Order: sequence, then structure tokens, then C-alpha cells
Amino acid sequence: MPLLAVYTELKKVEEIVGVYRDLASISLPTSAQVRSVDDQFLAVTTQWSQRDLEKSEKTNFTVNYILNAQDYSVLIKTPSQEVKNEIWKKESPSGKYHAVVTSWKNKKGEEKQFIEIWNSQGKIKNYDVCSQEKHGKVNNKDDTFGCLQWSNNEEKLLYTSERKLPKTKSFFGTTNGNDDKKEEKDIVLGKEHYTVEDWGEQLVKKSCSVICILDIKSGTIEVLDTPADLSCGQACWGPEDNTVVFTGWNNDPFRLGLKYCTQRQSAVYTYDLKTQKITSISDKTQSSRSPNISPDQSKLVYFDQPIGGAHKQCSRLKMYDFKTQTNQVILDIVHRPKDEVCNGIYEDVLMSRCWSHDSKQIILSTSYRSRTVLYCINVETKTVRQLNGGIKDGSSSIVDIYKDIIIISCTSPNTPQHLMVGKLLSNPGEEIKWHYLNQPEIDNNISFHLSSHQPTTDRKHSKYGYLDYETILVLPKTTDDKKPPLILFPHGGPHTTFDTLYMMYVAGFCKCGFAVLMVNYRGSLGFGQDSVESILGNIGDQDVKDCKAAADEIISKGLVDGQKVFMFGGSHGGFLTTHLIGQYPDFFQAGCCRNPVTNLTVMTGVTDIPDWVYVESGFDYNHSCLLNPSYSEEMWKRSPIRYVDQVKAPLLLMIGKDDLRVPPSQAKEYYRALKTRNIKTRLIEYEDNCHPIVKVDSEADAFVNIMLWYKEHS
Ligand SMILES: CSCC[C@H](NC=O)C(=O)N[C@@H](Cc1ccccc1)C(=O)O
Repeated sequence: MPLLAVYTELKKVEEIVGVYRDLASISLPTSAQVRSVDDQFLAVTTQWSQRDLEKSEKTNFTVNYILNAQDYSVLIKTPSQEVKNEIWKKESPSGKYHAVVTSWKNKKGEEKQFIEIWNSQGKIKNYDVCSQEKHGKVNNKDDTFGCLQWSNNEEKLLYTSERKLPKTKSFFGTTNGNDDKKEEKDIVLGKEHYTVEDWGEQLVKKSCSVICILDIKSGTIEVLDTPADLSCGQACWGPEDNTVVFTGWNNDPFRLGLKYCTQRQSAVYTYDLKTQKITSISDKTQSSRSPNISPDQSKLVYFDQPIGGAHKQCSRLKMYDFKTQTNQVILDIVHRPKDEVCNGIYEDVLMSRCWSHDSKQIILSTSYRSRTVLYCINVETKTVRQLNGGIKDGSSSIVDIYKDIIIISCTSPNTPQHLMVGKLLSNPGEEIKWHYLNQPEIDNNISFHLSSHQPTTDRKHSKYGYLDYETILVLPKTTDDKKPPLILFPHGGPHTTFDTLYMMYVAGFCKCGFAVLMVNYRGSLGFGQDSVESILGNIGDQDVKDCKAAADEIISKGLVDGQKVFMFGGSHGGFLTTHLIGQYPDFFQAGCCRNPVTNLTVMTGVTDIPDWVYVESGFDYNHSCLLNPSYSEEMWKRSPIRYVDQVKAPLLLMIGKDDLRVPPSQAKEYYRALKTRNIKTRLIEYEDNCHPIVKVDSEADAFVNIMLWYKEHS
């Protein structure tokens, strides 16, 4: 390469790295808890996360605030304090104690887990919970099964862990040299290599979760006697601490991936701590989850939806009354949106605190078309209202509520998430006045526009012909008349959605000069259950055409350069990327995709969610389904690889080597097919990354590679 070209290339890299460094340094709130100190003051504890590119890890820290209880002004803000080795922290109901689950490696490199109890004087107890050998590893916050709950009398802690597995050793020797006689009789022979099923992508080694109770005074641990065919989680204390309420997922006949999949068979149960009797309180023909008890302990709410079908869908909000032992629907599944208020609930779980102080209302946030909005649902009148809050056309979500003081997180594509505090008012007509906890950093060089798109007559769905869809166009500020190149970016899933949130990659693309069109094609969440169902059996067609038509509309409005269009997407978004460059070969300059689905016919035996392949291809699924030539034929017709001969655009493929959802072989097969057809392509493989590719160093490397790829092929 001539010297000038080398210099220009280096300059380009430096600029992109600079953009990424700036964005990666932004810290974002992850959670917050509010509590009243007295009539005059409120205390708010907030948790934050920030990328540390030097250490290649995320730094977590807390910031504490003291607020004036009358006008919510910030009186004191403590300096940031880094949090290390902490898996989970939970304040007791009175605020006197904290329980902290910590993880630590001893000198032999073995992982130890402790539950520590703290008060204002310091650490008062520390239990090495796994040493009692009553259970396996404690679940953490992010696991679907995780929970940490103080009993109302503050004497006990409820948590979940993996069920204890029998120890095993080889038929021909010992596991280690120091097994004593007592241990020897508990050891089974020759089972070391038996498969232990788990719950798949991002839930590796989560096989069968059990509920545990730690007696804080004595340190004894009781593992509840739940059936071995249930994985238990999301546990909370029932009225007067006499029962435990939890969600149980069926392990049989075999486990399928649970991450991003709320349609698995599960129910809400109560466990009587005196009699050990387990009762299912939800409808067992539905999939139920996320029980949450009212402050007055008279009732609980939870979500349910049909078992099977789309991996995420619209859910019902249901309520169980402890006195009458009856269930009722508070907010039903919304098939076809009827009003401007609510299109249904699309959340996996409720916030751990979601009730108003009078136990009459629930606060939750969920997608309403392309925005996350706040809802207040009255469980007595079964009425729903949207709460005001945040940025115009932006998104707001609930972070915590305590005694009607609400903390929300507000954001938009040009405004990173920031926290606000307000009071839930008794008069539903009155607007909440929100106060900043931290000031947002608005990027005035980025703007965004929401558009709705009406499919042309030939593209209307045969059953749900009324459906429309939306896009979010994010634009860089340009100094000249030149229109920016466009990145067409459909989301994955397909049953998820792009809400008007701040997304680091999108902001980064804009700062590098690109416009980004995020497409909520039909099938996305937030538009009613009909939209979710409209895509089943139509993948590779309806979604592809929605994306292309949206790009055409935006180009025809003259907002972007129609001669410079690039494709980007992950997973099902990678499926759409490879479809679009194959079906519209002259439209795209280049493409990039992460863990793309490229060939459905070879997915069923290798993904952790084979049901996805059947259901999205338009078939019913049950655990005994086997692939046959007629399924395969339909799957082939819907696969991007079918169009590989037509591809012209250079394609960058990125793989998370540990992805269990979309096996790396999908990208590799497509890569080989492009190579042999002399289409420019590159494959990047990230070690220790699974489906999302979000390890700090990999995410950073992928960003720079994507930008260089597009710039090289502009
Ligand atoms: C057999 S893989 C199917 C594609 C995958 N769907 C579900 O997991 C997918 O597109 N994944 C999305 C992840 C996602 C799904 C739902 C909600 C949020 C994220 C992706 O990686 O973007």
C-alpha cells in the first residue's frame, strides 16, 4: 500500500476508535431504589454501569442521593463508589439491614459464594452458603430464575440456586485423593459424563433451580422440597411469611432455550412452609410467570399467555386473591389495538416493586408501537392509563416505586438513559411532575423521526390486512448539502422491537456520518398480538419486503443518499440482512451481520430453540417433532441461502463462538457459499461470546470493523 493510503487508513481507524471511546465512556443507570428517611428527606440508591476499554470489562458503581421530600431537589449526591464481586444486594423492609450475595475465588481458584448481612455498623454475618452442600450455585439477578427476598419479619432470606447433584467418580478411580469414608458412600460411580440438560443460550449450567431459605440468626439453610421436574424461580414470600410463591418451569420432556422465550410451559405455585404442600394457583393450560404480591399482602399479580407459538408475545396481567383463592384477568391480551392508550403488555417480568402504596394500582412499562411507555393499571376498576413522562417521542420505563415515589429512566436515540423522580398522584387527571436525578447529555448532532408505514395492497396480510408498522430514522447533523449514506437496520427476534432508546451502536454509526433506519416490521412487539402472529409462516417475505419498502419511502423523501445503502442486523436481523442482499442485489453497497440465521433446514438439530424454526416457518411444534422433507422444503424456501447466487454486496459476518441460539455453522456455511461465488466476504469469530457479542473488547472491535467495512465499500 502506498504511504499516503496507509496514512489515510490509519486516520480513518483513529477517528472511528475516537468515536467509540467517547460513547463507551458514558455511564448508564442499571437500577435504583428509593426509600423515605423521614418527612423531610428521601434516600435514593442508584446503580450504574460503564465500559472500561482498558480493562476490557464493565465497571459497576453506585451513587447515593438525598432528596428534599417536598420538592425532590437533590440535596446530597455522594461520589461514585465502585462495586466489585457483588452479585446481588437487597435492603430489608425496614431499611435496617442489607443482604449481599458475593462471589469470590479462593487461593485454589475455586469459586465461593457468600450471603453477607450488613447493618449501619458493618458486616454482622457472613455465610459460605455452598459449603453446607445443600444446594449448588446461587442464581444471580440476571438469571431468569434468580431472586433474593427478605421475609417480612427480617429473620429469613429467600433465594434460588441450582439443585444439588450427586457426586460422581470414575468406575476406575477416585475423583481426588482425599475423599474421606463419609463422603465416599454418597458418591455414585461412572456418571461423570452424563449430560446435564440446561436452559440453553445465556442459561448454560442452569439446569434445575430450587428455592432456599437462609435463617439469618442460625445460618441454617432449608431447601424447599419442590418436584424434580420443575425448575423454580422468581420466588417471593406469601402472606405472613407462611407460604412461598414462585414460578415453576417444566423440565420435561426436555428443556428448550428460555432466554427471550416466554412461551415455555410454566405456572405460578404456592408452597406451604408448614405442610410442604404445593398448589398451582395459575391456569395450568397457560404459561404463567412473575408473581408479585401487593403491599397489603391480600393479592398478587402475574403475567400469563398461551403455551407455545411465537417466542415472545402479548401477555395478560392476572390477579390472584388469597382470601377467595380466585383469579381474574386485569388486562387481557390485545389482539387488535382499539385505542390510543395501550396495545398490550410485552414484558418478561414485572419490576420487583410495582405496586402503589394503597395496593390498588400497578405501575409497569412496556412497548407501545416504537416507544416504551409508562402505565398505571387500577386492579379494582381494571382501567389503564398512560403516565406522562420523559422526552417527546422518547421512551420511559419504571425503575422503582416505593410509597408512591416513582423513579423512571428516560431516553431517546440522542439522549442516554437518565433517572427522574416523581410522585404518583391520587387524581388520575393530574400530570406527574418529574424531577431530574441526573442531567442527561443530549447529543444535538443527532436527530430522530418516527414514521408509520402502510403496506401496499399486494403486501397486506390476508387475515390481518389492517396492520401497519413503524421505523425510527436516526440522522446525523450534516454541515453541507450532502445526504448521509443509510444503514438499514431491522431488529432480531423477530418478536422484539426497537423502541426510541439511546443505543450506543446507532449513536456511533451516526457520529461516523451514517443515517440509521431501524425497522419495526410487522411481527414486532408493541403493535398488538395480531401483528406478532402475522409473521408466522411469512418470514423471509413479509419482513423482508417491509424493510425494503421502508427504505424506499425514506429515500424517496430525500432524507438520505439512496445510492449508498448498507445492511446491518443480528440473528433474525442477520437473516433479514442476508435475505435483503440476496433478494435486492443492486440496492446495497455492503452488509454486516452478527450470528445470522441463513439456512433454516439445518437449524432444528443444533439450536437451543428448534421450536422457533418450526413456528416461524408456519408449522406447529411439539417436543416430538421430527424434521421431514416437506418441512425442509418450506424451510429452504424461506432461507436466505436460497438467494446466495444473486448476492453482489460484500458481506462482513461476525460470530460469537459460544452462541447456542444460532450456531456459528450458519454464518460459516454462508461465508463459504459467498467465497466460492467470488463475493467479497470476511468472517470474524469472537471467543467467549455467545448470541449477543457484548463482551467489552469484542463489542468495541466489532464496531470499528463494521465502520471500516462500510467505509471501504462506499
Ligand atoms: C433460532 S434463533 C432465532 C433468532 C433469535 N430469536 C430469539 O432468540 C434472535 O433474533 N435473537 C435476537 C435476540 C432478541 C430476541 C428477542 C428480544 C431481544 C433480543 C437478537 O440477537 O437480536
